[in-house]
Amino acid sequence: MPSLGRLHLITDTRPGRDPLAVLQAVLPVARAELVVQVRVEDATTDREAYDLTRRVVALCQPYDVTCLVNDRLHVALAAGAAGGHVGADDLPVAAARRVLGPAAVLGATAREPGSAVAATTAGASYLGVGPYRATTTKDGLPPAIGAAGVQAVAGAVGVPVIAIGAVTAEHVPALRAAGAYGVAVVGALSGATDPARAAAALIGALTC
Ligand SMILES: Cc1ncc(COP(=O)(O)OP(=O)(O)O)c(N)n1
Ligand SMILES: Cc1nc(C(=O)O)sc1CCOP(=O)(O)O
Ligand SMILES: [Mg+2]
Repeated sequence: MPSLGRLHLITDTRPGRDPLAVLQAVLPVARAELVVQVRVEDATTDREAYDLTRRVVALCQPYDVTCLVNDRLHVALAAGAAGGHVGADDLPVAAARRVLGPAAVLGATAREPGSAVAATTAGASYLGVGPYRATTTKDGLPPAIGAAGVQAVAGAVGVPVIAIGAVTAEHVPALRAAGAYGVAVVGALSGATDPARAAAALIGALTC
């Protein structure tokens, strides 16, 4: 299994966004510390998700950057991604592991220690833990868990914890102190005036 990068860029495929342009700006800055998670809107077809993932895999390959696919594990396998990420509405972690195989990277969402331990026992290689703060990027999330919530999960498991939810570089020191290995972001990169600069700030905070 490849070592896991600390900065997870989740693609922003909302109307008006350009996830490939953001990725092309971030790749030379973040390099092997980057993980890209292809996440598409529910209405996106599998064909569109596959085409996007193929393009992301091709962009990541020269930088040795890991590409994962959110939810759609068949797209991950078909497009040659390194693995996937599942949450409560997706395949169970053990089933996802069976689909992807033992060598794949498999992320699972966990919001508290009990489900976190269960996910790692079932085969998760890392956990996405949040929402750290309230975010406008995704609807229907439970209340923010803050640094204390991240710390509770990180203290209960032995796999890397990736904090998510309105995270920017300024939050990274507190998250690392809480035991987070890395962070996953949409808006901090997709919404940045200068995504390369924002990535540099995140990488600097994650690796100092
Ligand atoms: C790193 C990371 N953490 C959490 C999530 C959320 O996954 P999920 O709960 O399945 O929600 P959707 O992203 O599918 O809407 C994630 N994608 N990545
Ligand atoms: C996709 C997603 N999942 C979350 C969770 O807590 O499960 S928060 C989130 C959105 C993250 O985007 P931003 O960095 O712009 O807040
Ligand atoms: Mg999901």
